[in-house]
Amino acid sequence: MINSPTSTTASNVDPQTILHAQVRGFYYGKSLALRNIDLPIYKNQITAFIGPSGCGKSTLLRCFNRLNDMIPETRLDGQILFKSRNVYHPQEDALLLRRHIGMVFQKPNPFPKSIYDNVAFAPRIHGLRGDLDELVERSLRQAALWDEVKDKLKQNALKLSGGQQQRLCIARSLAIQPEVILMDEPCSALDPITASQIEELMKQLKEHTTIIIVTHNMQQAARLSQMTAFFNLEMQEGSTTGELVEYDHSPVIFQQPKNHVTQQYVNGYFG
Ligand SMILES: Nc1ncnc2c1ncn2[C@@H]1O[C@H](COP(=O)(O)OP(=O)(O)OP(=O)(O)O)[C@@H](O)[C@H]1O
Repeated sequence: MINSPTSTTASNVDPQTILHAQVRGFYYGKSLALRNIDLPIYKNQITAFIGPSGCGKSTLLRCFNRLNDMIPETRLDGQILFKSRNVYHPQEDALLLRRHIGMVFQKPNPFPKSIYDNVAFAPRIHGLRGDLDELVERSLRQAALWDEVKDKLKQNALKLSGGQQQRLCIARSLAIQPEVILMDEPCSALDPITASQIEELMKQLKEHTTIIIVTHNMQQAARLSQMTAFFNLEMQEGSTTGELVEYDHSPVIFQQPKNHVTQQYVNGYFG
């Protein structure tokens, strides 16, 4: 465990820790984007990451399934444990890891293929056996999209509305039955009605999936999540670095945070 004065690990939880970020530093080139993070993520809960722009929420999110590997000259000093295994160990397979830890982005990014082929894409790549039709239907049902698309599965996914595309992307990530889904502002490009559909969906998914969501919407974080991590920017040798300020049950963070900066942020008095 990293002994960090700025990290506050939640107490009074019956934790089944599925992921654990133990990050001394995360670098883009020479620039230190994150430091001193000690953050366990609990199974079958929704954990929200909140904090001002640039404090490293998305960076940390991308550490969990090593998506930062795609960005040149990035470096993690520390470890990310997934079910007690360090996913950054040189012998760990990042592609296999992403089968267990999926990702949904802010902007829906369906492939320019049919609805069916979007959902079937990852199972085919991973050589999953079984009835593909049944898997596609189940994934689309779980993503609350089946009824709207069941008669046009061969239609190009790019013809769907933004909200439908986002649910398709969720169905696509569900098709390989990930244990964790990372969501980077999944509702911010959607209208309020569609956003609330996605929120409902997340509540259902939590029954069998662990979700981490980055959001700038405090009401959404408070409504949805069981745990919330608040990050902030600290000045460090003339540049800013993201740090974990407070991590606790969401009602504590939103109603009685221990740190006055958290209080200012969640109440909108933050400049
Ligand atoms: N691909 C990249 N290359 C270099 N620096 C990056 C890259 N992505 C992010 N950064 C830097 O890392 C820091 C953290 O960025 P990050 O996007 O993780 O923050 P964030 O809290 O998610 O911000 P936002 O809420 O605006 O999305 C910022 O200083 C940012 O400029």
